[in-house]
Amino acid sequence: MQPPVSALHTDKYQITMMYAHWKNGSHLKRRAFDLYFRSLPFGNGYAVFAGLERAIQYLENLRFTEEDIEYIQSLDEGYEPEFLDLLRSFRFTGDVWAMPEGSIVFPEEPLLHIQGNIMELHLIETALLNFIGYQTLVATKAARVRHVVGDDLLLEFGSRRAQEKDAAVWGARAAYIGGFNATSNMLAGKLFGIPISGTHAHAWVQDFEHEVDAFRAYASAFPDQTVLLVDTYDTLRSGIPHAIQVGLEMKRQGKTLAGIRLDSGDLAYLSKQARQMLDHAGLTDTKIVASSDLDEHTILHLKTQGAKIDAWGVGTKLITAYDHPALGAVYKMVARYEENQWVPTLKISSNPAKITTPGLKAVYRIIDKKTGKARADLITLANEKINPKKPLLLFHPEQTFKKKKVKNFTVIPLLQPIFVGGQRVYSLPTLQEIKAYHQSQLSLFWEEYLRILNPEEYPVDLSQKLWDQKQNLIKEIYAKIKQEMEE
Ligand SMILES: Nc1ncnc2c1ncn2[C@@H]1O[C@H](COP(=O)(O)OP(=O)(O)OP(=O)(O)O)[C@@H](O)[C@H]1O
Ligand SMILES: O=P(O)(O)OC[C@H]1O[C@H](OP(=O)(O)OP(=O)(O)O)[C@H](O)[C@@H]1O
Ligand SMILES: O=C(O)c1cccnc1
Repeated sequence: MQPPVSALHTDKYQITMMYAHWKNGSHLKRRAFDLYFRSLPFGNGYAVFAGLERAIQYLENLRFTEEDIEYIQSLDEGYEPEFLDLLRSFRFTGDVWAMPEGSIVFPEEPLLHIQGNIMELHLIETALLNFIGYQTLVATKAARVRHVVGDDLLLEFGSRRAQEKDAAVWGARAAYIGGFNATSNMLAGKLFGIPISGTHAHAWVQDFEHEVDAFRAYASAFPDQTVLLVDTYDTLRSGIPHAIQVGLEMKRQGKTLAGIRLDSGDLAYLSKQARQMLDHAGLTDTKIVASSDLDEHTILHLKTQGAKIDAWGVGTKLITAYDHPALGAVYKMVARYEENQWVPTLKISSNPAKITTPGLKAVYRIIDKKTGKARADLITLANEKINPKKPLLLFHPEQTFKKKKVKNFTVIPLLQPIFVGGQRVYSLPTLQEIKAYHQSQLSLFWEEYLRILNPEEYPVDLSQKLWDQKQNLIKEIYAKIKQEMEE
């Protein structure tokens, strides 16, 4: 368990809106929000949802401390004492539905749906987007790396380059969900039970007069898990020969040199040479680890060049989501509770892709019974039933002439209840279960959606009823604007 996240981990405007609602007497009005993203990162065909556990911990422990209240008071913005008292007793009281962590998810579908009073719904926006946006990015990047390495060992080495501590620790967890085998971050190991792994640094070698003495000393400290970094001086002429010398000494003592690590130069050429030299010396069980600014693209190239690399250490480009540093997730109001019923609300934008989909919704994955593969995701009204015995007509929500009829299918509801009335009703899966769930979900998708370059676009469609509701609301809003202009 991490220390609780401060209630002040939010944007100022959330607090000012809370206050303004309170002043207006509207702070307890019930509203509903969806959290989703609009486009996929890294040109990938899907994203891996992560960050839910962090979000749950945050919501469960959300409190304003006395120091938080003093700080708000010190701003001298005229917050009345009764409002500060309200903050003193603040607890999250809402209802939350979410996709399970490790889910394969797509743009426009609600990852979280939250109902509660407007005051609490404003407060939590910033933190939820912060946690889920980042962790989903890293889990997705990790899944891309996993996709290109097959069954090779993947080690997360990013802590030193992460955007501060939380990113290192939660990024290590997200990478593990997305397919990494281990992390070098001790704290992530302790907090989440992720296997930890590591070699040694150049400084270890530099600290000795002779490279071979450094290797020997390290091997004697860790005879069962020695991985020697061979590029401090000259990989082929010094590092590998010295590692072999120590590996053979270990062999005579009944031990095995576990591996060598290459951290610079032409990793394809050097790994092929290293493999030959190790094999020639009889060290066939010694593995080759590579690191050095790796990502899915470099790794794929190294593989096509026939690199003899068994394990990959990936740091900077994974933990910083280097080529797509923000998911751009959004949190939008979709309904207001008025006179005992939910009224769908909409945000219009000049960019049609940014018009929100109004109302309370459910998300289903449509699985073809014959192939066992996913055909599409379908967003429906919350209370709409899909009859799997009847053919289902799916259509593209913008290019509506693109249609297909699906028969012989099953539907999987994707959103699970997490909180009811502020109480958690969801038991947190273990990290191993989340990782295994992610793996199992991949097998529901055709390879065309999973490849890392120019994947096919997976259909996320709206049901006819939801589509109609959205169009009608757009028309209504424009009619109202026109009428108001004319008045
Ligand atoms: N055979 C290869 N094909 C494609 N890319 C490679 C190959 N070998 C290494 N790379 C990548 O090329 C880049 C090499 O970077 P660069 O030349 O800056 O550093 P380096 O060789 O690691 O040396 P140093 O770390 O000492 O600067 C790294 O991103 C590495 O992953
Ligand atoms: O390259 P990354 O994917 O970020 O992986 C982590 C890097 O961190 C370490 O290097 P170090 O901090 O010693 O610096 P370096 O980059 O100069 O090797 C390690 O030797 C890797 O090169
Ligand atoms: O254990 C390693 O080899 C390691 C750990 C962090 C960063 N670079 C390398």
